[in-house]
Amino acid sequence: MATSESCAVETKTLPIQLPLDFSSIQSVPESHAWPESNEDQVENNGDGSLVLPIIDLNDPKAMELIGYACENWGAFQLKNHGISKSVIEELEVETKRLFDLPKEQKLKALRSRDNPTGYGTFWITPFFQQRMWQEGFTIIASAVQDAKKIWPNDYQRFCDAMKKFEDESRVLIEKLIHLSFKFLGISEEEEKNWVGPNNHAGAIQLNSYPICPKPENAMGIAPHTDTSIFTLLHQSQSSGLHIFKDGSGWFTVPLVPDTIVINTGDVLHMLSNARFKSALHKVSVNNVKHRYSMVYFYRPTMDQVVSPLVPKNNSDEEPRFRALTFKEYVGIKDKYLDKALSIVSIKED
Ligand SMILES: C=C1C[C@]23C[C@@]1(O)CC[C@H]2[C@@]12CCC[C@@](C)(C(=O)O1)[C@H]2[C@@H]3C(=O)O
Ligand SMILES: O=C(O)CCC(=O)C(=O)O
Ligand SMILES: [Fe+2]
Repeated sequence: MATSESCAVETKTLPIQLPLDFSSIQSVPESHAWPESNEDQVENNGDGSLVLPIIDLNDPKAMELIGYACENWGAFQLKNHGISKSVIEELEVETKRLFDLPKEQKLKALRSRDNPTGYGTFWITPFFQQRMWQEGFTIIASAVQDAKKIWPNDYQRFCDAMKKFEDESRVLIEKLIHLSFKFLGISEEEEKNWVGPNNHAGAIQLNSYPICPKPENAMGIAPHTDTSIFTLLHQSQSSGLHIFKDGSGWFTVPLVPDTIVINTGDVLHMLSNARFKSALHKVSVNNVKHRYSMVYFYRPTMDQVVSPLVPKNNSDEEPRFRALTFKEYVGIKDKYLDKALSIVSIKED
């Protein structure tokens, strides 16, 4: 996260913070002002010479295209991904229904330090001095408990929409794991340890980025990498996601109909022995259209041991990360955020 806008502090010392009441806000308060946030927001893809890959999952070369995108970008947009239009539509309706509620109703499901699910600001918020122009809702395992707090008599349709999104996302991500592991030369025997009901934990993150009166001074979400194996993302109503490409800079991910965005996370970076990037990404906001995003994280279970899988097939290559449980890695990320990957890397003499 070595960008000028990054201002991560080392430990999470601040108390839990509430999202702003965006319904009444007329200007960007001091607490949410990022003076230099958009200075390096160069549209590198402006001349069309280099763009984030758009891959068709039905392409006979899908495996190579996905492998190439993961190596060079840590992200791509995917067509013919198999997530039904009706599932995306319901997901959008329910996400908007949630965020359109009055603040007091959303606060009934407020997250806490001990309970990471429900309504609130991003988990990474305390690492930054400035606040982000966002409100979110996190679902782990089931939405029922939190949705019931918000809609005691009308939570089922929200939960059904989330469940369908999770089910279809999981199927897609397991296909992507299959293709990317094959690309890396990881055996099907090994692949079995990373897919299936007992070998993963899913999480959904719904994000709302309200219209901002001075977007050039605000930040939707600060640059970060996800902790996942793969992350699947649908951006709704407006673009705003930017991916950092080493040596080139920030690229805007355009809204392309019928595609979803896939990015690789820290765990796949470690499993691939750093062959695949863990995509650094951020979100900008705008003064025209309220933006939403719906995100599914495919992660290992807490007791799974994460270590590079590639050297097992290639004795010339040294492992670049030490083996550790996912729980230990989450603990390190929780404390050191963007430094977590370098903390678990094996330093060369
Ligand atoms: C399952 C999870 C991944 C996540 C932390 C969390 O427990 C719930 C929210 C996720 C999210 C979404 C926004 C970016 C991110 C870094 C954050 O602050 O919260 C991710 C976390 C992650 O990938 O580690
Ligand atoms: O809203 C987006 O496009 C990205 C959100 C994100 O990075 C996340 O939830 O991890
Ligand atoms: Fe993210």
